[in-house]
Amino acid sequence: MLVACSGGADSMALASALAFEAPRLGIRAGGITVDHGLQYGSDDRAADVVARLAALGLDPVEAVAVRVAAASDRTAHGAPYAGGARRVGPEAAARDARYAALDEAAERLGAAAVLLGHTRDDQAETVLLGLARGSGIRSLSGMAAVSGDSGRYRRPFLQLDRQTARTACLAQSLPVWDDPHNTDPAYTRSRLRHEGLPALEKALGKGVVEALARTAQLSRDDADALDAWAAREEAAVRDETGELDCARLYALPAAVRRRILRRALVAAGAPGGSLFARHVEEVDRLITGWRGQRAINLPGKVEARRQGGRLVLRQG
Ligand SMILES: Nc1ncnc2c1ncn2[C@@H]1O[C@H](COP(=O)(O)OP(=O)(O)OP(=O)(O)O)[C@@H](O)[C@H]1O
Repeated sequence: MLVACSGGADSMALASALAFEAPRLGIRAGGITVDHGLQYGSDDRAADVVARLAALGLDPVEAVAVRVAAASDRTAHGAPYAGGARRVGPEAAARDARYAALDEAAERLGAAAVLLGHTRDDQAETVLLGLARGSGIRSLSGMAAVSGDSGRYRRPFLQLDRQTARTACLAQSLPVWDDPHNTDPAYTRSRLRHEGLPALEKALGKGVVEALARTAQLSRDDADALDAWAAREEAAVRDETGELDCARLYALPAAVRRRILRRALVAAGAPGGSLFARHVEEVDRLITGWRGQRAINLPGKVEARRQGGRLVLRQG
């Protein structure tokens, strides 16, 4: 088992918990820190984190250097920018590079799981970011406790508050490194952490972080149920030629219908990361508000049009 450690309080507390538990559970435990190379001296800091992880008794311990794609060649899918696709910000580019490096390390070292130090506070922030996107309950469901290929990524601190992780480090005299990005108001998440959530707590009371984290779990359960419903209906709304039948789609609840439409658009070639709720809603109006609209152009050069009671999706 590997712990992914930035050197921050959350993942240092996690590293120390793993180092404590692993020998008792009879599992081999190591640590990885990723050097994004975005700040001067980041290599020295990574070496420092490696030394701290080794001092906890973790083995193997590695620093992995990555190259974060420049703004001009980033897209939402990590593919070279070729026009049309959504460009991503620096936070997302660093995250993509980090997960690629963690995947590679897990494969190379034969790790069964990679532990991440996300806390309940991170979860609350993720829910608020999803809420502000306005794209439905899937984006309110935050981070899963288990995710990635074959459940590789685990977040054992998802129910724990950030302050407890910090207190654990203090109690064990573990030195921690505070990422300056976490307090840089240029970053959306940082503004949310330092301005948005404190303002919400002031207005709504202290329990708001816990309530947002609970919202994540409830939304995840609801979203999973609706996804399963949509998957079951998928075959039934297609005619004998495999095209989507508008009357059958119309009869379904909107939440189920929009899920089917989204999946069909992605299957037709629209990149998931560029397909927003408003795109799906526009296609949905071909079903629910039909008044002879023209074909709709969508990301990935996908075209949706209604023809003879069928919804025809084609990539041009
Ligand atoms: N540079 C890194 N190298 C290895 N793992 C990382 C790195 N950055 C983040 N992680 C992993 O991803 C988790 C979430 O990181 P994020 O930066 O979102 O949160 P954070 O609040 O800064 O966490 P931390 O206090 O542990 O740095 C971390 O707890 C850690 O497990």
